[in-house]
Parts: sequence; C-alpha cells; structure tokens
Amino acid sequence: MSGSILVVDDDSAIRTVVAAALKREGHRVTTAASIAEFRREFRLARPDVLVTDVVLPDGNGLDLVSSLLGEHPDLPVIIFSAQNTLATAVRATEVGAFDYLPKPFDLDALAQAVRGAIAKGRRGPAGAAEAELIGGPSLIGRSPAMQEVYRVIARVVSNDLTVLVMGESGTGKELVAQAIHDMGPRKRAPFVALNMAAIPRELIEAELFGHERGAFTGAAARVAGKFEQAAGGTLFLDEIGDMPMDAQTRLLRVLQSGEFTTVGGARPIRADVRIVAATNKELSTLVAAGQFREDLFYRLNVVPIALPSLRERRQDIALLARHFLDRAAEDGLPRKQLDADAVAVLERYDWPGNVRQLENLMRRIAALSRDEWVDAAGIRRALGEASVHGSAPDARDPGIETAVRARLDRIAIEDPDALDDGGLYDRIIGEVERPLIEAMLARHGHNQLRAARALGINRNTLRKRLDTLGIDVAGGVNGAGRPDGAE
Ligand SMILES: Nc1ncnc2c1ncn2[C@@H]1O[C@H](COP(=O)(O)OP(=O)(O)OP(=O)(O)O)[C@@H](O)[C@H]1O
Repeated sequence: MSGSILVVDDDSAIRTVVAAALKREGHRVTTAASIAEFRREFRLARPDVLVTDVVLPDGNGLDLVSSLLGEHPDLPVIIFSAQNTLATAVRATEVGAFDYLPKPFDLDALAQAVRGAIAKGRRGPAGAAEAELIGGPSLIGRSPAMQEVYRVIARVVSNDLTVLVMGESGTGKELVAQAIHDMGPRKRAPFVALNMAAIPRELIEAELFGHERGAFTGAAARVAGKFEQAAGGTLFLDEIGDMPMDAQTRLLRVLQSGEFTTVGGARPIRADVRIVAATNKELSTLVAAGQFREDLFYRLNVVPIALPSLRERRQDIALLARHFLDRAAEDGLPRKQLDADAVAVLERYDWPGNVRQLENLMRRIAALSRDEWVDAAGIRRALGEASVHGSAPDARDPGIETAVRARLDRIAIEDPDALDDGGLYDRIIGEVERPLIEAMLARHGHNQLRAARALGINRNTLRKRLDTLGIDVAGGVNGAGRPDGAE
C-alpha cells in the first residue's frame, strides 16, 4: 500500500536517504528542512503520513506534532530522534505519534512503520492536551537494547496493563516500574513496592492484603495491606518468583476478580492498582518445575519487558558511570572524572552485579580516590578492593587465590616444565572445575539438569565438560536412570 509521505529533517543527508528508501517502497515523498518549510509543504502535499525529527532549526518537532494533531487528529505521525531518552519516547507517544524511532534507525524499520501507519491510520492516545514533559526517575542508556525498553514503556504508561519486568539483579527493574508509574496517569497516587524474597513467607498475604484486628496471634489492630496503600497508584511486586503457592493462588483470584479481602476480613475491597511485577528468575522454568502457577504467569506476563544485563549494553557503561559520578558530586562527594583508559576498563568488565554494581563502584571511587582524574589503575584497584571486601556480587574468595598460588608453587617444584608448556590454563581450570562440578552433582542428587542450572551453564555444556574431564557419572543416578534430568 503506497501513500504520500512528508519527511521533515534539517539534515539533508537524512532527507535524501529516507526519501530514496520510501520512494523505493512506492510512496510519493516530499521533504522539508524546517517547521516553516513543513507548513508550506503540508498545505500543498496533504500527506497521508508525516515523518519528522524532533530538533529542528526553528522549533521542536514534538510541539509541532502536538499542535498539528489538534487540527488533524487522524494524521499518522512517525517521530525519529537522536535524543534517545525515555522522556522523548514517552513524549512522542503522549503527543499522539503513531510510532517513534530512535536514531540511528534502520531503513527497513522506517519502511515498516510507514506501512503500518498507512494501513492502520492513526492509533496513538487521543488528544494532544497532555503534552507535558515529565521528569521522573531517569533511566540512563542509549543502547539499542534500552531503546527497545523505552519503546515498550512508552506504550504502557497511559494504560493499566500488567507489566512483567525480567532481568538479572541490579539491571534496573524497580527503576523501570517507577518510571512507568511516574509517567502515567497514576503518578499522583502512591508507588508501593513489596519484595517477596525479603519478607517471611507466612506474612506475605497479610502484607499484600492487610489484616483485621485479631485475624491471627499478634494482630492487635487492623492493618492496611499493600493493595490498600497503593490504591489509585502502582503496586510493584518484586521477586515474584519467590511468592509462595498459597499467596499466588490468592493473587490470581484478585487479578481475576479485581477485588480482595483482608486476612480475617469478609468484605471485598476493589483493587484499584496497576501491577508491575519483576523477577530475576526464569518464571517459565519455575512453571515447568511446578513452583509457579502457569495461569498467574500468563496474567502477569501481559506486557513483558526484558531488561538486558549491563554486559549486553556495554555502550551505556560510560554514560552510566559519568551519571553516577555526577550524582555523587551532587550528594556532596568530590567531583571525579574518568580518563579514556578508565572508561575502557569499565567497558571491558563483565558487571555480574549490573548497574547497581557500577553505581556502587562509582560512589566508592568518588569517596575514596585521591585525584580528580581516575585512570585505568584506579578502576582496577577499586574493582579489586570491592571484590576482596565482598561488597560486589563477584567477590573473590581470597582462599581461592591462595590455593591457586600454592598449586602453582607446587607445580614449579614437582613439574617445572609444565609452567612453560602451554597447558597450564586448562590444567588449573580443570583442577578447579572438577571439584566444582562434582560438588554440584552431589548437591543435586546427580541430576545433571539441575546441576547445570545451578552452575548457570547449559546441560550440553555440562555433558561435554563431564566427558572432557573424564568425570564418571555412570555410577550416579543420572548416568543410567535420568538422562533427561527428569525430577
Ligand atoms: N538505566 C539506569 N539508569 C540509571 N540508574 C539505573 C539504571 N538501571 C539501574 N539503575 C540504578 O541501579 C540500582 C539498581 O537498580 P534497581 O534496584 O532498579 O535494580 P533491580 O533490577 O530492581 O535489582 P534487584 O533485582 O536486585 O531488585 C538503582 O540504584 C538504580 O537507580
């Protein structure tokens, strides 16, 4: 389906490339380099779709779209921008854009967006009235992976769909939940969080739904639960995978009926909350293992947001690191700067504790490093200290270091040639790996699937390592009896 498209961008190279790509798709294309040119072209061309940049020489594309859609509410608009922030993505949705493409975008994505715009007509939230740039917690990051996250957030802020945020610990799951709350219509009501892993299991239901006076021993007064505290706002259920089965059943009932009762209470109360749940565990695995209700999983997983680990968005590391140093300075700590080598070390590191670990490290550096400029050695030192002090999830056990050194000393005495023959790495790693794998197999009843899961490796990888290391599994239950790790 072809149509007439008006492309507004002050960069002539982008105008040319975009126009050529859209013409190849069979569309008629006109271009404009400014808002003034746009006004002229718009009257003449009467386009089916408008594609516009945000920063234009004589004004802001978002304001333009906002006022334009007041007059032409059915015009589908695609906004592209190099201002790849969550605020831009959300504002684009708020002003009623049909789609938002962060720059650099690929031409296929644009062509597809244009096809969608022509086929479906304008569909964004009605009205341009609420076009207000909202602050809120800043999610930092311009990587493609985070752009995708922003796009999903932008689509859900104005509705009440249940969102499930998945990601490793420290990737910013709570910050995403907070951003969804702060940017949506519930922002003036409370954002209430409950971490399922942090409260005793037997108290979870009372925490969620509240309890009446005398509902159980020690319940001296009526206490409102999180559902009541969050009324009108957002309830963030963290570590949902740790929710006990009974509580899961009750939560499911509440999600289905839209009502809950307090523990010991009889009168149903309307549940007026938007639910955002988060997990760092693979919920589908828990479902398969019978530890999480499948029906609840589907109820929660209406809009999934997969937050990438920090090592999957390394190009955000420098930006985040500088942001955390700025924040530390705002909090009164000395201002520090990172030199290029320092940034390179940060970008190469694997960040098992993700953004939280980077944030802690930057605060540590702000507080402890002596010079204003931090170099590579400064970062390595801080990383080393953090792990020895156990404040990072990658804390190295100094005992292992001592053991490895002692082993090398021994090899130097018993088999000095081995130190130079090139097989040392495999030999030492094999020596560490063997007891690790054997211990995990024993711990998990020789069930390979569970042992592999606990080690965080693929089952086939474990099998290969068992072969390579010559670990005998035939005697184990798994070797003969449970080839698939069935439980
Ligand atoms: N994209 C980001 N921009 C700025 N700060 C971030 C970002 N992501 C995470 N942070 C910061 O990192 C810290 C950890 O984030 P958060 O608590 O949201 O992670 P989480 O995934 O919920 O962790 P957990 O699973 O351990 O609860 C917070 O201080 C948060 O402000």
